[in-house]
Amino acid sequence: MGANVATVVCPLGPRVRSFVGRKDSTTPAVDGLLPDVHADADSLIQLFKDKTIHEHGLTALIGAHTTSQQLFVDPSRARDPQDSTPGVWDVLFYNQTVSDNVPQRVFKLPSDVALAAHPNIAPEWKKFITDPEDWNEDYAKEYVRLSLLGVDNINQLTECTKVLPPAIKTFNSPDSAIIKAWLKGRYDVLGKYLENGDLLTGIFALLGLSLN
Ligand code: HEM
Ligand SMILES: [Ca+2]
Repeated sequence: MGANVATVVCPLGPRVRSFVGRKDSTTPAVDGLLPDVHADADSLIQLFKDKTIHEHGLTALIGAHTTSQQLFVDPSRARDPQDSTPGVWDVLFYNQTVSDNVPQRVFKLPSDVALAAHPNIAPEWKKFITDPEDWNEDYAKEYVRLSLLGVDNINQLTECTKVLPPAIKTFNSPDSAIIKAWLKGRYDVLGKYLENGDLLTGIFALLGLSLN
């Protein structure tokens, strides 16, 4: 539910059908189960297929990296984003992952690059670049599947989609000039504020910085 609220309050993010009542475990998951960022596309595809998520669904889900800012793949570039707009749920991630011309700070995950080039993924990937509505719809459908994997008490869940906040369907960033400068590699300190969703124009002034 928390993830679905976060998705819909992200500008341009979809409303995802949300079910509550899953029995959570008090035992933490064992380490090492997350997909490997250096794995080849075939093994990543198989990993998701084994969990009923096929190429089309994986292509849609991986678009969540439109909002991510890596920390651990290259710690020397902590908080570098996977597209130029980590605060916005747009299709720029699909475009920039396959583009040779991206701002310095955009950090392409090797797994995303590998998946985008896979013959069973590439056509879908290209379609999402030009069709944000199609992507949002496919993402929302596939996320329901992802979110219910391994849930034993599936028939005891309650649908709570209607309590989600409304979707934000248009967005103009008041911070775009500052973000543009940050993407060129300047103002390292701003990465963490961007990650927090802070208004950078205000932070910028508070830190005594100026655009020049
Ligand atoms: C092939 C499968 C995937 C791989 C290899 C992968 C890899 C990664 C990596 C390496 C990071 C950055 C971690 C760090 O250094 O901080 C990341 C972040 C993230 N990924 Fe994925 N990912 C995959 C699939 C997904 C899927 C299916 C979703 C959601 C539907 C997703 C959502 C996210 C989000 C939201 C973040 C940001 C997390 C944060 O900032 O705390 N990823 N992913
Ligand atoms: Ca984005």
